[in-house]
Amino acid sequence: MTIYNIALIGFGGVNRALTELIAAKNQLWERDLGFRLNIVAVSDLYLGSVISPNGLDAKTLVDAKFEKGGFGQLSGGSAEADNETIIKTAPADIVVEATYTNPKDGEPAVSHCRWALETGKHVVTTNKGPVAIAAPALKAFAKTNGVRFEYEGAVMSGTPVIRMAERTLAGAELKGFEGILNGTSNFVLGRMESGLDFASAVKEAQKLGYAEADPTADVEGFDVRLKVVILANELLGANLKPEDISCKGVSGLSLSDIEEAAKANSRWKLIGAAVRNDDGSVTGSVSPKRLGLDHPLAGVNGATNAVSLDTELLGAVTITGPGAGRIETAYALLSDIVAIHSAGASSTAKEAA
Ligand SMILES: NC(=O)C1=CN([C@@H]2O[C@H](COP(=O)(O)OP(=O)(O)OC[C@H]3O[C@@H](n4cnc5c(N)ncnc54)[C@H](O)[C@@H]3O)[C@@H](O)[C@H]2O)C=CC1
Ligand SMILES: N[C@@H](CC=O)C(=O)O
Repeated sequence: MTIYNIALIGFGGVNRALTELIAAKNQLWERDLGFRLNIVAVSDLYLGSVISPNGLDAKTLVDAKFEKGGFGQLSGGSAEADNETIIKTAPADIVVEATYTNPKDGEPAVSHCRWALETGKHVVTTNKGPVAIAAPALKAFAKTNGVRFEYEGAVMSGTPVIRMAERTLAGAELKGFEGILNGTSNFVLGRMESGLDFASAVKEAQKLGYAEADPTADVEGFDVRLKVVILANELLGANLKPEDISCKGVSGLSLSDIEEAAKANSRWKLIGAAVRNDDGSVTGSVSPKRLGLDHPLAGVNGATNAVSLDTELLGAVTITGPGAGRIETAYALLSDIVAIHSAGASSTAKEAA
């Protein structure tokens, strides 16, 4: 049985949910997946940081109601979030990056990932910034250092779109994709269809853990733009940057726009898409579209996402599932660790008797 020591960077909704899963399911994972997870460090801008080489008890971490700087009360803790020291010196096999997504330059998460990879630690992340903005450089660091950079949760939360398209659809010849790639805006549009105003619907999405720290990213389309870049670069071999993608969000849609669409048997959806052009270049876009009720994406509701992959050999293949949510996204991190484990990375982890 393998034990992976992990360091959590960011202790908000997603990494807390992973900690809850560790507390509840480590034994099950040991039996079914062949490994268990041991949290040896945590660093969070608000709570501070802590290193515990023998491991922190996951249930205690979840149950404790830490205040600002609260990790300072723990043995090996500090009220400051010293991410660089934690990432470089904690005895971790895997760094779990779940700080906020910075849609402009991906920092400080890009540096968090780089420090981890440079010091020989695998990285699993749900943070879209480093993946959309610095994936080629981070993959190169990973390769040089013999570790892995995994990010399934960066698009569609725990729903396995990246690995599924890359591995299971290899050879199907992807020509493009279109999808609903933001849980918050889809949830907000649905709540507006029930008559709720825009601001109250956004507040609900925040409470449910779907929204970004700054929900502007969700409703103005910036979050979907990062996801389109990630899918286009990863699956269509493009080399797009966020600024290459035209981007309009849902904040301009009023309750009367929504009602008018309903009267015409249609619904507004925020659609992220990319297509390979005849000259081989790839064009991406993000914008609200009014879809007839018979459109396959029109029935995708709430924080559920869906992406329709247009392939040469199979035609359209649509993947649907949760696009946001704390536990759902923590599952993506687990799936990344399973991928690392399956790739035989257990040589870097402690083998327990
Ligand atoms: N919540 C969701 O449904 C999904 C979230 N994601 C991404 O996962 C990441 C985490 O999401 P949540 O946990 O929901 O966000 P959150 O806002 O609940 O938590 C982020 C945590 O990171 C901490 N933080 C911010 N800057 C930091 C820094 N420089 N150093 C250390 N800690 C820092 C904050 O104090 C906060 O506790 C984000 O990048 C988000 O875009 C991806 C897919 C779905
Ligand atoms: N805020 C995002 C979270 C997942 O990426 C969303 O609502 O989809």
